[in-house]
Amino acid sequence: MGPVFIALDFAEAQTALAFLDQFPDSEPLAVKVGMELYYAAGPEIIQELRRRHATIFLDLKLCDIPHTVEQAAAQLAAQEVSYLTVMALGGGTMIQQAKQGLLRGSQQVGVQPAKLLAVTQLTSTSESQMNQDLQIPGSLGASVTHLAQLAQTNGADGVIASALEDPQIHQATTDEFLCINPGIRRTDNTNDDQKRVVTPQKAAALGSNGLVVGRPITQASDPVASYHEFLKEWSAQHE
Ligand SMILES: O=c1ccn([C@@H]2O[C@H](COP(=O)(O)O)[C@@H](O)[C@H]2O)c(=O)[nH]1
Repeated sequence: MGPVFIALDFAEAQTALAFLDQFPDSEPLAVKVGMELYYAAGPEIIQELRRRHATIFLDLKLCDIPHTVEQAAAQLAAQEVSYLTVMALGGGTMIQQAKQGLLRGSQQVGVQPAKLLAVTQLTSTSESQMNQDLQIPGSLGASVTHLAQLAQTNGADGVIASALEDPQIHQATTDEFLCINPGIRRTDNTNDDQKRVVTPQKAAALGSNGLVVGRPITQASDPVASYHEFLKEWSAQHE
């Protein structure tokens, strides 16, 4: 069964760590650090999360010219995270160089390289937005599948997509290629700005390799209980 990453979308390290303090030390946590927390707290937050033995997903969605992304990935490799994201829309060469940077940087400091995940179409994007705003014609599913194949061909270990697209991604890629899914909501949660939303149980049935959940846990009145509800629904399908 894959991880349920808690998206630590907080404005300060102190708030993120106080949030984590609510969980028992014995609970193995997988956490996602995104732009908000990383830009506020810097690499020190990663060190602190490693000290707490969390599995760390650094979601910086790198997207720039291939050389810049390669150099950035080489720098980030030293932080010894388990997963790192790039935007698939940056193109095949950029993904390939991100992977090279990760491998080079990891080798230089003697750590295990992070798995490289390519974000396909953001889960906050609908098909009509993709067609109109991004001027990408056709179905959203076809675009996601194309980007997943592009990502795999160029060395990514998996993609970020809505779980709705997992069956077609798995069909178009090899068995070990990962589908990690944000846009996860239980039936009583609000969707917020997410458009392609799936419950934990349905995500598992669709072949998800891991979930990302933020606000339904971080903004819940009882975050620990909310996290356990997500875990329960996610694991029920795996039994
Ligand atoms: O397509 C994507 C890519 C990344 N995300 C990130 O996941 C979390 C989801 O948070 P919620 O509060 O559960 O909506 C957030 O950090 C996003 O940056 C995504 O939602 N969709």
